[in-house]
This record gives sequence, structure tokens and C-alpha cells, in this order.
Amino acid sequence: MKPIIKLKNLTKKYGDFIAVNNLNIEIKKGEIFGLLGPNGAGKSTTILMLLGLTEPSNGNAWVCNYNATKNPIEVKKHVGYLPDNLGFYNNRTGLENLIYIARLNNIPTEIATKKAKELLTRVGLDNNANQKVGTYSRGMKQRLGLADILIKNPSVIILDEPTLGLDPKGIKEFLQLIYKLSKEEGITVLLSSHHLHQVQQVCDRVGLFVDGNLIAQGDINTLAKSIFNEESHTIEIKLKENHESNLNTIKNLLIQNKLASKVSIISEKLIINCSDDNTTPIVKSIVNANFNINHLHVKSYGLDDIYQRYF
Ligand SMILES: Nc1ncnc2c1ncn2[C@@H]1O[C@H](COP(=O)(O)OP(=O)(O)OP(=O)(O)O)[C@@H](O)[C@H]1O
Repeated sequence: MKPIIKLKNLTKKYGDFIAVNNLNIEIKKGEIFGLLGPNGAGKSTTILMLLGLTEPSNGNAWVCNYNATKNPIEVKKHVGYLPDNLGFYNNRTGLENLIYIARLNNIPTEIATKKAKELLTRVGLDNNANQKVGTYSRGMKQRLGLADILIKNPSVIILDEPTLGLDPKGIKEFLQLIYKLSKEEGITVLLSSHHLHQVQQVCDRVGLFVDGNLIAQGDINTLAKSIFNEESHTIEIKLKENHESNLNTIKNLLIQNKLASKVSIISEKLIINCSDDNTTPIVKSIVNANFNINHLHVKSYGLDDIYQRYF
């Protein structure tokens, strides 16, 4: 299947400064892809090139098979873009704002009203439809922003820092909504963020961006495996019979049986590293050797760990 978004050697220079350097990414239909990186990494510049709002210095971006530079109008027809700062009429209600936007998109008033109501329900704002937007919380405004871009039935939605300024509950609700839209309706989502641990909950794949360079891309498990190699899984075990000789017996057992690549004894605990998740066979072999486990913790690496390992 052809990718719905394709970036090939995409580069943006401002004078001698390279804001985006030779970017290559392919995103499949229905995927949620996170462009992640610190401020100034080049995320917004990439999005602007994808929308045809700024021209690449080199390379190309295609969205829904349209070249973003040559066919920006076609791209805009298929893409809903949620910028980091939203503009609504604060003295109008959520419903009025949506109807107004639908009318701007040439949707007749009756259909616009029906569609606006449906969308407000879809984003969980049905009870706030007649409330003035000026009284909406930031989370509610973000959800209204999502309804706004869904009005033209986009195949792709692009969100620039969508969780900025939201409280933890707002972030959770918003990300759940994005996940639902993608998985239930097949909408492809590209979102940028510098909040790694938040977006890792919903992204199928991520691209890690630093100083205009994409330093890694993939799903979190693959990234963790490629970075932490033999140590991508860490299991911490404490025994009831916590003598050093017992810990050493288990250490040797696990290494001999090739269940671990490394076992350390730290603060009377076994710290076991392995490239695959061997938790079950490790626990079985400890129990079979007649030892009792009274603490077990499996550490899974997240984007924060991956990111920190890179720097
Ligand atoms: N019009 C411009 N002229 C010159 N430099 C620019 C211009 N736009 C962006 N830059 C620079 O390009 C780099 C990438 O900026 P960009 O806004 O894409 O980063 P970002 O990852 O989106 O960061 P943020 O989250 O802070 O928006 C930054 O160093 C920025 O200063």
C-alpha cells in the first residue's frame, strides 16, 4: 500500500541555517505518527512544508499523493490542520462557530447545522454546544478545534503541539479522542510534541527530531531494542532468602540457561538484563530451583529513556 504521507529528502534552509535536514519519512493510512523533539527541532517547519505553506529548499513532500508544493490546494482539501494557537469567535457559541466554519466551506446551512451538532457530540461537547467559546477551557477549545477540522471529512489530520497548555485530564481526553478517530475511522494522524511520555501512549510510530535531523524512527519497542540492545528488558527481583550465595546461584543459573545477558547484584537485589522479555521463564527457573520471590519489577523503556540515551 502506498504511504499517505511521504517525505523524501525534505530540507529547509533559512540562509545558511538548516532548519530541516534531508528528512525521509513514510506514514501509512490510519497510522498515528508522532514528530517528537525539543523546541526549535524543526517540527513546525516540517508541518508547514507538508501543508504547502512554506517551500522546501530541497526534496519533496506528498500528502494523499499530491505534491504539497505543487498542489497545496488539493492537499488542504484532504488535510485538517490544528495549529498550536486556535482562533475562534469567543462571543459566539461552539455550535455557532462550527456552523460558521461549515458555511465558509460552502456547506448549506441546514446540513452545516446537522453536521456541527454531530461533530460536537463526537468530540464530547454536546452539553456545551450553546455555551460561548470565551467560557470554554483550553481542553474544550482543543476539542472544538478538532470538530472544526473534521467538518470537511479529512483523510489526514495534522496537529502541532496539541497537548500544550492542557491539564492532565484534558491531555488524556484529547489523546483518547485522537486515538479513537484514527482507529475507528481510519484517519491518519501526524502530531508534533515535545511531551514524549504523553504521546507515546497513542503513537504507533514516532520520529525523534533534533536540530533539524531525524535521529531515529520506529515504534517504541523497536527503538528501545536498537538503543538498549542486549539490555532492552530489565527485570528486578528480590528473594525471600536474600543471602549473597543464593543470589549468586541464581545469577549463574540464568546466565548458563541463556535467559539473561547480564545479571548484577545491587542492594541485595538481582538486576537482570535481557534482549527479549524473559520474565516468565526467569521466574519459573527461580521457583523450580526452590527459591521464593518476594519482589518483582519489570522495567519497560519509554521514549524518555530512549531520548536520554541519545543525548
Ligand atoms: N522564518 C524563519 N526564518 C529563520 N529561521 C527560522 C524561521 N522559522 C523557523 N526558523 C528556525 O528554524 C528552527 C526550527 O524551527 P521550528 O519552529 O520548525 O521548530 P519546532 O521544532 O517546531 O520548535 P517549537 O516547538 O519551538 O515550535 C528554529 O531554530 C527556528 O528558529
